[in-house]
Amino acid sequence: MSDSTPFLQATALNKVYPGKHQSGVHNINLTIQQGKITGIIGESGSGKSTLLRLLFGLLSADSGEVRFEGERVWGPVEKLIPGHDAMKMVTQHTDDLNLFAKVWDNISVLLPNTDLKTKTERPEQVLRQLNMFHLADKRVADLSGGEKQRVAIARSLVSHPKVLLLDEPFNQVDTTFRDGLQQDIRKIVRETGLTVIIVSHDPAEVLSMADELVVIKGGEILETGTPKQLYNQPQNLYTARLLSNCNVLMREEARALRVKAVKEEVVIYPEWITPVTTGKNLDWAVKEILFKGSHEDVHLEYGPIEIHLTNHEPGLFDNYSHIGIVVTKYLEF
Ligand SMILES: Nc1ncnc2c1ncn2[C@@H]1O[C@H](COP(=O)(O)OP(=O)(O)OP(=O)(O)O)[C@@H](O)[C@H]1O
Repeated sequence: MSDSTPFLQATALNKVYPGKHQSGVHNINLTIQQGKITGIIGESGSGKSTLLRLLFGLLSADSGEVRFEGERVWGPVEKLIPGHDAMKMVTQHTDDLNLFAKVWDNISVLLPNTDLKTKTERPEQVLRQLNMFHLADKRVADLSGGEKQRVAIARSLVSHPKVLLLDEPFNQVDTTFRDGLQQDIRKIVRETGLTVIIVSHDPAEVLSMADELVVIKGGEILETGTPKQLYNQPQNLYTARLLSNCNVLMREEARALRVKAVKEEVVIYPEWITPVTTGKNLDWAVKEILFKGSHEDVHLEYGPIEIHLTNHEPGLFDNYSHIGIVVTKYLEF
């Protein structure tokens, strides 16, 4: 592979499932950067898993191609055993774990008996990387869902893959556990140069984890960028909606918030609206306050217009009171 060869690249990739017109993916052109975490996001049915499976060689494309380090990745139509040797995939299902064996054995079983040094050292290394060496002697059946998911990831990493593909891997895992696992994966990426591709429809997951995001809609790539770029300056309403539980108003409605937009639709993230409790123009009725610990999600009403904002000073005002608002930023589409 020369220096200019793309690491993992999809070119003009098409896949339509038999009998389904709009399904699958269409004309995907994508380059995955080595040593980075790429997040693929999109609404349900947008083609995220299909793309991941095509990149891995679990599916054969109708046309177009995937190349890994310059070599063609073949799908099941061309290759007897689907999947690529240098890649590993983890999904939310941890079915291939042996529940009645110890964590250690679930991992070491994947290493050849011909190299006993590696067989004894590598499982420990991987378990330590994932902060679970203390669980080595436990039976998998006795672990929590999140811990089982860690074992699945440890198994996928034991053979030093170059690419780790994660398909909604944290769905079954609670938030605290998820944050820890995300941090550990980021650390492994930094330390080992592993390339990770993660599919998700959870914005919190991809925004904090990915270096690069790919937004998919209806089987096509809509836009790409860093999480910060796509969050702050999305080129499409679809992207804004995916990444934020945002307020979407028509231009005329936005005037009630003193926003003078030119384009038809206006997007205002809840944190771009500041509540005001003194002065004139306390026009907005507080309909509901949802306490979120560090902040409140406040639902407001002004005539037929409903919005919600993030209040970082819980207790500043009560339900059914009237407040004013200041919009600090908005997007137009
Ligand atoms: N094996 C299959 N046979 C027929 N149609 C399929 C198959 N797998 C996926 N599809 C269809 O292809 C489209 C894309 O599906 P895909 O699973 O890739 O989307 P996704 O974005 O991963 O969705 P989700 O977030 O719900 O998992 C959908 O319309 C889906 O119904």
